[in-house]
Amino acid sequence: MADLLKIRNLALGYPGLTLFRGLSMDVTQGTSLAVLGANGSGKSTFVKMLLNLIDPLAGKLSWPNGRPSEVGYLAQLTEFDRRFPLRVRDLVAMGAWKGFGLRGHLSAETHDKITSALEATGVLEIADRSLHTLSGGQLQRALFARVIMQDTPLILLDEPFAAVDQNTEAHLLTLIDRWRDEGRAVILVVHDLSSVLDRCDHVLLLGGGTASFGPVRDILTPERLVSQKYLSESQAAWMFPEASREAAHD
Ligand SMILES: Nc1ncnc2c1ncn2[C@@H]1O[C@H](COP(=O)(O)OP(=O)(O)OP(=O)(O)O)[C@@H](O)[C@H]1O
Repeated sequence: MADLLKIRNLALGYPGLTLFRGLSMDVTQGTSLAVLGANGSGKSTFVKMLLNLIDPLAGKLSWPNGRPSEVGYLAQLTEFDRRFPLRVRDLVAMGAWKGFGLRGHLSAETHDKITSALEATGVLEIADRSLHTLSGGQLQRALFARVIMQDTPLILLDEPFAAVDQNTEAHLLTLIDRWRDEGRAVILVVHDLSSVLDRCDHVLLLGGGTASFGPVRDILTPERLVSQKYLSESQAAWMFPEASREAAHD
């Protein structure tokens, strides 16, 4: 699979605040990347850069196939105002603005795609409900359906499982697998050391003034999680008891 995005020698931050420097990594089609870090480590800043909302302090981003005209983006659920007077079906249709005709009409093909997206995310039966009547999990499913309609090569999900139950998480993870199989690149911001990380190909760990990128098992070592201020020494000893026993033997 080809590289969608190449990042070289990146420094990210704000005037007077460098979050990290020296990050080089590739985002490849058909892979998933988790972005993990403690509060304030720069996860949202990294997302904003990918959305072209802020510039890097230094370094270069290059898009070998051209910058996608649109990025499939799912903001944190808490940022979504569900009082907006919309039905589930309308929210999902908003992802298909490219399929709107000159007079704002949807083609029959786009209608079919909306139905498939509602079905794939498990919200077809509640397609005519207003957003304000939905649970957090139902709303997140509808927002995933909107991302399906956006049909983009790069998908950015900001803490997609923060407010959903285990069943919904398991269902939505199968959609992420599907996007990966379709050759899209999926980037997920995650807050916890959860099993979601096992489903990702790579992780970008931010914190302690550093950014580490690589395969999940290589990066998420107790030593690195401590040095990058994600865990304290005692949290790491509790979460990785075997590693701390081995260290005591050495
Ligand atoms: N516009 C801004 N100007 C200056 N500093 C900022 C700005 N936005 C964020 N910051 C600072 O940059 C740092 C990283 O913020 P960011 O929101 O990217 O972290 P995060 O990892 O997403 O945190 P959280 O997990 O709490 O959402 C923080 O110290 C924050 O205060």
